[in-house]
Amino acid sequence: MAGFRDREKRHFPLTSIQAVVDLFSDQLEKGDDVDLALLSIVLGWIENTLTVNRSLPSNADDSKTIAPIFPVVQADTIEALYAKFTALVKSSVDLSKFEKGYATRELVKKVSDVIWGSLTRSSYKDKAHLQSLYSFLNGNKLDCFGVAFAVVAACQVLGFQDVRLALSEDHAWVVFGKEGVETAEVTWHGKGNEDKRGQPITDAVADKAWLYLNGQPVICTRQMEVAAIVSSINPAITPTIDSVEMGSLQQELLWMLYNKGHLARYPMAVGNLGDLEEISPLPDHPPPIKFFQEAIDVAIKHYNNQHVYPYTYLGGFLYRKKRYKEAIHSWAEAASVIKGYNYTREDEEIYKEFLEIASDFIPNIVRNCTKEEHSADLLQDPAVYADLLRFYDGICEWEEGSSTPVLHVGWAQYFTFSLQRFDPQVRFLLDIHAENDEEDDEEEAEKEKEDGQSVKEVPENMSSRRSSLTEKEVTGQRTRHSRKKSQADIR
Ligand SMILES: FC(F)c1nnc(N2CCN(c3ncnc4sc(CC(F)(F)F)cc34)CC2)s1
Repeated sequence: MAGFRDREKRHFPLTSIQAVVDLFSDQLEKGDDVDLALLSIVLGWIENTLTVNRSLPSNADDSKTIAPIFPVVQADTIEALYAKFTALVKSSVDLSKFEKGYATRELVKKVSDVIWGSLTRSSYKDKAHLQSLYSFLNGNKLDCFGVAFAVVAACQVLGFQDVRLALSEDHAWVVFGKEGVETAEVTWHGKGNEDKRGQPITDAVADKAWLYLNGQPVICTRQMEVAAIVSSINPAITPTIDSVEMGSLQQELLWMLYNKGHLARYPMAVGNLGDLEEISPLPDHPPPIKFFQEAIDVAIKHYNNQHVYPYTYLGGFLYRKKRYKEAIHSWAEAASVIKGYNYTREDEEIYKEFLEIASDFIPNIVRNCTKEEHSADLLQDPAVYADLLRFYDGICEWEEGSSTPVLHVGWAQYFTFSLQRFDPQVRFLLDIHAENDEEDDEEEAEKEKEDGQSVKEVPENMSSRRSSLTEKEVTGQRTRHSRKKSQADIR
């Protein structure tokens, strides 16, 4: 059962990273009864202590690094916050109005309203460290992930074990009901979009929509909900300085969850662990690339290969390691996933991902590859040229059939800049294929004429849209600051 009882209390005071890992490990053994509110409050309190308003100690002698400090977590601090959360939830929802057993849409909406109604009005949405129940209880602030998680934790407090967190690569909602197939929006998404709280995510909404992963979101078990709050840890003290203690806590917790098999259907969490292993490899741990490849395997095996981030995690890693040919191959794979989607205005995050690859990473590669031994012949390699064409073609296909244009003239400049750098010999190989194809086409045209079939029409909307972007829009998109690939993404 839930609650701050002896089983929980005996871990306190928490005086080290290992003590926190032990608390989480013991909680995970409770199965569905793992106490989401308790764990989120503990993580939020530690993160707040280690990253928010952490003025460097006056005695900090910059010739030595500051000795790591782990803040002691006292039982009564956590217990008071926990009691505040359970009291708020239980006093705001009159359970007599709801059937015992499975949650209903009305119940889920009511709980979402209680969380929503407690938030401050001030616009803070894209700040850091607003993902935990500590932030909710101590500052009445939550980001969009935090609201969805708080709804699930509140439903657990009310005894509705069927309400579970559903996660895409840039949004969160809940599933509930006897079969766990009912869905409901419980939070907002992005900027300037009306929230759709209480509404179901229908097939019409989810089909070919990246925001809902085309019906292939991560549906969390209780243990995966713990993995989600661990993934949402943000060790950043400033945009350029991370708390070493917070980063190691996140890495140890993810590693423990990984070893218990709780990341087996959670590609992004596996990718997060890969990132942390790259930053500080732990002894006897596999190399980072293994995690990125595993995330791809999980997405292929369990999510019909509809997730993009596993390929951009791997591409980013290979790029940092100057394994440029393999990086371009991963990005071509990412584009092959996104081409099956229709672009909408709510897909900003993945748009920025592809724009950074096309405008920054690939141009840097074609400029500098000759200086790297792995990639000295990159510009003579037809396989790389083919991957590059596949990358650009995937983005073009992504735009086709979409309500909103993806490409602007800047993209064409990035494409041509990169393609022109390749050796004519490589491009000549394409001519050979083209000639062969041409002969085939001529035969086909002859056949069509006999059959009287019409020739394929170019969709009219393709031409008109391109000119619609003003110079401002083009330069606006081009000056986007590259997003720091921190945990802020999940925030
Ligand atoms: F493109 C790769 F290089 C990436 N590097 N970091 C990436 N992040 C960092 C972590 N991250 C995540 N990691 C675990 N779980 C989740 S659930 C979610 C969507 C939302 F926040 F719930 F709305 C995001 C996310 C978002 C994607 S992708």
